[in-house]
Amino acid sequence: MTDAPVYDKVALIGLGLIASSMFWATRRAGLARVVSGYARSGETRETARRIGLCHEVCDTLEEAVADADLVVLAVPVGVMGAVAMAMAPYLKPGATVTDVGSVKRRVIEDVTPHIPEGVHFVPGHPLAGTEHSGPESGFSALFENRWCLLVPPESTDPAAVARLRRYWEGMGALVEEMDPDHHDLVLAVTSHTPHLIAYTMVGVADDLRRVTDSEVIKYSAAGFRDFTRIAASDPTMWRDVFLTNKDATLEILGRFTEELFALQRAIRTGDGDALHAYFTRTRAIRRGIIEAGQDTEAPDFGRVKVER
Ligand SMILES: NC(=O)c1ccc[n+]([C@@H]2O[C@H](COP(=O)([O-])OP(=O)(O)OC[C@H]3O[C@@H](n4cnc5c(N)ncnc54)[C@H](O)[C@@H]3O)[C@@H](O)[C@H]2O)c1
Ligand SMILES: O=C(O)C(=O)C[C@]1(C(=O)O)C=C[C@@H](O)C=C1
Repeated sequence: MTDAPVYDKVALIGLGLIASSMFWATRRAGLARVVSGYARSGETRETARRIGLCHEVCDTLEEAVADADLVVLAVPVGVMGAVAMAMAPYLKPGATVTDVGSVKRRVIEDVTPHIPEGVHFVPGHPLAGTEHSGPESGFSALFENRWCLLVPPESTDPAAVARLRRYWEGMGALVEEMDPDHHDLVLAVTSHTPHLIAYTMVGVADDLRRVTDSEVIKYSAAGFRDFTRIAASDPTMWRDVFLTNKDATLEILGRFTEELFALQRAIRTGDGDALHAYFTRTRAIRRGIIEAGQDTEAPDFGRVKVER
């Protein structure tokens, strides 16, 4: 428990992985007196009630956001604008609206026009997730030691940003502010393109499976299994990510394809030196990350000799 709640009432809109994790983390740390929740589908609301997700599960957006000091949009990026428009008339003056979408420029463009005068909009993005989705997939430790990027426009009230920062820190996250375009480019490199590569690789293996029976899956090594985990991520969420972060993803994909062609050529021409030099460079990058202590998830294998 923290000393005092950061917000009196928090409203979570869209009760999936991120919102449900936020509820459990908020409750664990006592960051809000009451958390309301709204989901579009009756089935999701029913599940939420059954598992005790949120202090109150509301059947309408109006009820959920009424009197809320913080409203969190935790729906797929493609519907953020429509949801913001629908809830706008019911927002409390002085409230803060935030979102957790994986793409920032487009969310800002879609949501900002619907934010009433006197309500603060502080877009955000926790860099934490799993391949699971829905109200039963959340857990309170999801954000611990993970970055949460806030991308407030310059004119945003600093007090609203500072309060949201305290909220995320209360859930265990490390918070940093970033420009939205920079955010979208960085995430295209670190998250969006890697997901596309995983989807593609699993698709290729699936095609092959028809040829080799079930061998591809049966003998899959750890690296490929990680690909299948990532490729199991929610199709709606990821469709929206690629449609709304189009330019940055295409830019990174273009560079990726160029490098892939260079490696393909090295393999075809038997250029072992080129392959070795490339892999030496990438290994040094990984080791640099570990030595700088920047990989919060990695075990100490890189730095410490493991006892057998
Ligand atoms: N999954 C991750 O790894 C991850 C990580 C960080 C941020 N995000 C972002 O968080 C947001 C939510 O992702 P999630 O993983 O919690 O998804 P999820 O699929 O688990 O949950 C999304 C919820 O939104 C609901 N929803 C969809 N359309 C709606 C609408 N029009 N009105 C109301 N509710 C609607 C769905 O029914 C579902 O309950 C997305 O914008 C995503 O980009 C996801
Ligand atoms: O760990 C995973 O499964 C994730 O894909 C999480 C992940 C990521 O790419 O790191 C996915 C999307 C987000 O917007 C943030 C985090």
